[in-house]
Amino acid sequence: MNAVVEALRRRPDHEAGTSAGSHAAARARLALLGTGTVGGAVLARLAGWRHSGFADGLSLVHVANSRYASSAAAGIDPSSARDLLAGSIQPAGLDAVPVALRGTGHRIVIDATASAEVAARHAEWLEQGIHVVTACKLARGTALADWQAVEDARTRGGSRYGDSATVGAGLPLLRSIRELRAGGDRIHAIAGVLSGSLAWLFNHYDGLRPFSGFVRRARDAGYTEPDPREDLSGEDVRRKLLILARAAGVGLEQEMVDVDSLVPDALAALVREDVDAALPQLDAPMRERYAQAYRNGEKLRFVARLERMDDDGWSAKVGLAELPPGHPLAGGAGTDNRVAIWSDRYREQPLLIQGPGAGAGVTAAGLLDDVLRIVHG
Ligand SMILES: NC(=O)C1=CN([C@@H]2O[C@H](COP(=O)(O)OP(=O)(O)OC[C@H]3O[C@@H](n4cnc5c(N)ncnc54)[C@H](O)[C@@H]3O)[C@@H](O)[C@H]2O)C=CC1
Ligand SMILES: N[C@@H](CC=O)C(=O)O
Repeated sequence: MNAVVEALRRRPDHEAGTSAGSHAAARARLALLGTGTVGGAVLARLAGWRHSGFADGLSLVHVANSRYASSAAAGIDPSSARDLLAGSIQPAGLDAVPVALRGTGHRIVIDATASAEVAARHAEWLEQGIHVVTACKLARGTALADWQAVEDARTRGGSRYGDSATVGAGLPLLRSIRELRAGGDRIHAIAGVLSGSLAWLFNHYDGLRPFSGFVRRARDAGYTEPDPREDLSGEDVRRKLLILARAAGVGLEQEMVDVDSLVPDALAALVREDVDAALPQLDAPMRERYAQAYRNGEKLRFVARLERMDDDGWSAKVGLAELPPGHPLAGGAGTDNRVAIWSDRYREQPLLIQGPGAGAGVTAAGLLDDVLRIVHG
């Protein structure tokens, strides 16, 4: 643990975007894992780049969903990749990924899944010199030992880890924290709305119509996690806060974040197939929370806070807050994330970053920005 904290203190991250690639001229081979909401938008963006020059030097050689895969050394047309998968009989084994990427030049895995099994392979691929670009938070936003394994593997493999899409769906949050640290600042606190789906929910919920209906709309719009309880329980926000904290040099364990879940125990206990029908369990408690805030003239916002304490320890909390309408975190619209960062240079007035924090398009753009940073240095 001490070695981990020491490593966090010692070096501002040098992730995708801050070191030049040595194979910039060679063809970069991409493997895309996940073709759902985010992965589908990655394919659409790649397809849209065909005549723009952005895709020059990139070749999609492997694509997979949870069931099937398709590999082609000569390249896969992104616009027909989903059809190709629909007709594929190649099972989606992860051992096939490095094989499909074999050759000289950059090898890049894009993880657009929510799969723990895929996240558990990140370190192994990085160690082999394969770059990983991910929207999935499970490798860096869970146990500190897993975060450390990714750090060690990319150091040993000389590879890079693109994680812009894991917090703020590509907003320049992690990048700003790393640049502040690289410029000699210490981070003192971070507070913000880190969930796009919960932002959308509390920007739309009116206390009159059932909260469960809004949850279904957020899910259908592609803002929630595949299982919306991940968002409503605060788990997804906990992961984002851990990723931000670790980028800020603070080696928090999961248990050190105090999380106030919105999910009643009975809903939490259900198997995933039964969740949709049980969502109305949220309605009465949320109506009550809303009515109380309304009576006080306040707004409900799901807020994450990380603060350095007087004894140099850290306090980390995630949960629903009642905020006055003029509060800096009460603003924004749609899926906006709104994050304040206090550092040595931003001691009195924090740096504020705001923008859409969920959705297929912005997330896919964040992933492909990281790919281009790796390829072009
Ligand atoms: N939806 C959003 O706005 C954002 C999502 N993310 C993250 O993006 C990831 C994907 O989210 P969605 O696209 O919404 O989920 P989704 O459920 O729509 O898609 C997940 C995809 O992963 C595939 N998959 C699952 N296990 C796999 C395996 N072992 N190998 C290959 N493919 C596998 C599934 O078949 C599916 O195609 C999640 O980790 C989420 O946290 C991050 C930022 C924003
Ligand atoms: N479910 C997440 C999507 C992005 O990570 C959210 O609501 O923010």
